[in-house]
Amino acid sequence: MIPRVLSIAGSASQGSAGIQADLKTFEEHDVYGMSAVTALVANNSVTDTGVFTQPVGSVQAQVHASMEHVGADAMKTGMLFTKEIIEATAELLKRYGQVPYVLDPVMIGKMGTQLLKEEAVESLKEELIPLAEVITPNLQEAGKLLGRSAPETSEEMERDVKELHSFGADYVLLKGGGLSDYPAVDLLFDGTEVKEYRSERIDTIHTSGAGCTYSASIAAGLAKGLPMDRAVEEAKHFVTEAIRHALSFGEGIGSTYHAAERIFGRKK
Ligand SMILES: Nc1ncnc2c1ncn2[C@@H]1O[C@H](COP(=O)(O)OP(=O)(O)O)[C@@H](O)[C@H]1O
Ligand SMILES: Cc1ncc(COP(=O)(O)OP(=O)(O)O)c(N)n1
Repeated sequence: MIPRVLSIAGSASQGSAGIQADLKTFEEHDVYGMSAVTALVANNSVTDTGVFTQPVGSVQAQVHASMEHVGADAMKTGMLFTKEIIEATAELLKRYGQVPYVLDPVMIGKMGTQLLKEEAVESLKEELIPLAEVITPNLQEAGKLLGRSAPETSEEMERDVKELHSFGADYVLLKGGGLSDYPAVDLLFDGTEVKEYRSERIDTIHTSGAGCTYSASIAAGLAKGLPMDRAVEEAKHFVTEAIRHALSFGEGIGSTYHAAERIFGRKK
């Protein structure tokens, strides 16, 4: 049977991030994608013009509909926005989530829009992170979760990836995309060993959706039965090509190109 992945996340109307990035990425990995939309974000390459939250009952109904009729081999969460949606998601994961769960702790988009309410950060830490196979914070999100400023060096990244592991996820993948003076290096920690995933830094501002694309690719790999280190390795190639061939729509931050690896292949 084709592997199935459910994403519980926000819709990003521009098509680069959120549910749109997830479903495009799932399709590129030959897995069957399903969605439960938590909020609708009206956005373009310059600004987000509105955030419209779904009621908790809507999120629950969407998840029940997919899980009771299709089922899933992996799950992923992205923008959850409110404490109430986080609490409901934790219940849904306990009921249906006996499969790898990838938690992208989406907090603030590259346009500066709040995608997780301030008062919901503690619920994310206490109720969802312990259920996750892997969490995929960027630098700012790592700082926020740890209650201090974002890591600014590779040494601080290594310190933070280890501390984040104590929150209860099996793996922490700390993304170093924000360290612009370094190559694009991400650190995966399993509680014992820190593994590094490295690519060259591509000279572009068009990275909208990179984080969502990366975590969706990891979820697809896990749904196919890959072990974590291989799922991350494959996803790192996938997101690197998506950034290399990013689409500079509009006048601001353009979109990662989810089909890039299929169309252009991997740069040797
Ligand atoms: N300019 C870049 N060149 C190559 N890889 C990048 C670049 N910017 C980010 N990445 C990579 O893209 C992935 C997503 O990271 P990041 O942009 O930090 O996440 P987010 O979108 O959540 O802020 C990571 O693998 C990161 O290393
Ligand atoms: C609806 C929605 N969800 C998540 C994000 C964040 O996406 P991410 O890939 O982490 O980064 P940017 O898209 O902000 O570059 C989002 N923007 N919208």
